[in-house]
Amino acid sequence: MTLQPALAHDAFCRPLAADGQSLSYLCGHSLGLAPRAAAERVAHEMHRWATLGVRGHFEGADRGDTPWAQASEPLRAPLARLVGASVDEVVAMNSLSVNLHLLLLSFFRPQGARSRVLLGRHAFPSDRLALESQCRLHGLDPAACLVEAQATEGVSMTDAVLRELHRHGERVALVWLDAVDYTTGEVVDIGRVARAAQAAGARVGFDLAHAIGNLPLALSEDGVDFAVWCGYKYLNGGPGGLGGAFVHRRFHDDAQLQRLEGWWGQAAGSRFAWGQQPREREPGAGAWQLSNPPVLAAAALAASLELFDRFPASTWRARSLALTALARDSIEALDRPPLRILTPADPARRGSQLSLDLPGQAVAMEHALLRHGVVCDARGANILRVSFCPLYNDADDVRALAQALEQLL
Ligand SMILES: Cc1ncc(COP(=O)(O)O)c(C=O)c1O
Ligand SMILES: Nc1ccccc1C(=O)C[C@H](N)C(=O)O
Repeated sequence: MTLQPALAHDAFCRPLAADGQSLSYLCGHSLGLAPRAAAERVAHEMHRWATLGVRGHFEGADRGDTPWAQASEPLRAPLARLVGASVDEVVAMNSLSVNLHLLLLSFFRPQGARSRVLLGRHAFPSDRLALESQCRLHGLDPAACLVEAQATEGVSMTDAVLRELHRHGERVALVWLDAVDYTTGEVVDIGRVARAAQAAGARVGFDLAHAIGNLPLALSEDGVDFAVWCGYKYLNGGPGGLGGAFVHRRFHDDAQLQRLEGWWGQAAGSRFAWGQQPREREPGAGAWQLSNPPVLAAAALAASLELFDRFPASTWRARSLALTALARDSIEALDRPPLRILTPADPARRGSQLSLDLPGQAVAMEHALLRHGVVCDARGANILRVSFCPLYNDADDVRALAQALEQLL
C-alpha cells in the first residue's frame, strides 16, 4: 500500500512553526485539523446571517442552502455511516459531557441492589464527574457505586470488563466505557462488551470521543444501548465543535424511558405549540435534542464529514493501520529504552493512536518534539500520545517523528 500522499492531503490547513515551516501534526486525537472548506462554509452562514437576518431560519432551501432550523439534519446521515447506525439512531447536538448527562438520565436508572456503574479505570475525568453526580442525583454514594475495570499487561480492557461483570453482574445497572482508551489507545470489543453487559441485565453505553472517525463502528448491529461523542477530534469539527449521540432503535418508542425535554425534541410542526396543546415528539434519537442547533459549528463539521464520505471506511481504516504499523516498526527499530509502546500491537485492538511510555519524560519530550517540527501531546508524566490520521497524515509524518525521537533520545 502506498502511504503518500495522505488521502485528503490538500483538503486540510497545516499548522506552521514560527519559522513558517509546516509541522508534522500528530495530534488529531486531541484536535483534528481544519478542513479548508470549513472556513468557506462558516463564512457562507455568516453572510446569510448578515443578509437574511431571522429569515435564515426557514429560507434558502430553494438556493441549495440549509435553513438554520434544519442545520444539524444533513449531518445525521454521514454520522450514521461513521458509527454504523440508521439515520434516526443518531443526532448531532451539544458536546460530549452534556450528551452523556442527557443519556444517563434515560439509561442509568439504578434500582435496589442493581445500582452500580462499571467503568474503565482510565475513564475521562469529565465522564467520571458526570457518573458521580448522577449517582448523587439518585441519592447514592458514588464511592459505593462506581466499580472499575482495569486492563493490565496480558489482560485486555474487554476481558477486564467481562471479569468484573462476572463478579458484580447482578449489581451492575450500567457499563460505561471508552471505545478507545484515551491514555493507551486500546480499542475495546464493543460487541462483546455490549452482549456481556446485557446478558448480565445491565445497560451499556460508550464514550466515542476517540473512536468516531478513528475506526469503523457498528453500534446498531453490536446492540449498543447508547453512545456519545465530541466533534473536534478525528471528526475535525473544530474546537468546541458539535458533538452527537446514538440511541439504539429498540428504545425509540419505549414509553418507560425518562428523558429531559426541550422544544427541539418535538417534531418541527409542534415546536411552537402553546400551553397544553397536543405535541408530537421527534422520532428516534432526535427526541433527545433540547435546543436549536449551533449553525456555525454545524457548518464546520459538514465540511469534514464530506471528506470522510469521499472514501469507504475500509480505505481510511487500512491506511490508518498501515501508518501505525510503520510508526511502530520505526519506533521499535530505534531501540531506545525506556521508550516503550503501550498501545496493543494487535491491529484489531488499536486505532490511529500510539501511546508511548516515557517515564518522567513525556512533557519534556512533547516540547522537544515541537521544536523538531512534530506536534503531539503528553498525558501525565509518562505517556506521550501520537496519532496518524489517514485523511491528512502520511509516511513523511511517521519519518519526521522517528527522526526526531532518534535525535532526542
Ligand atoms: C474520552 C473523552 N471523554 C470526554 C471528553 C470531554 O468532552 P467535552 O468537553 O466535549 O464534553 C473528552 C475530551 O474531549 C475525552 O477525550
Ligand atoms: N478540548 C480540549 C480543550 C483543552 C484541552 C484539552 C482538550 C481535549 O480535548 C483533550 C482531549 N479530550 C484528550 O484526549 O485529552
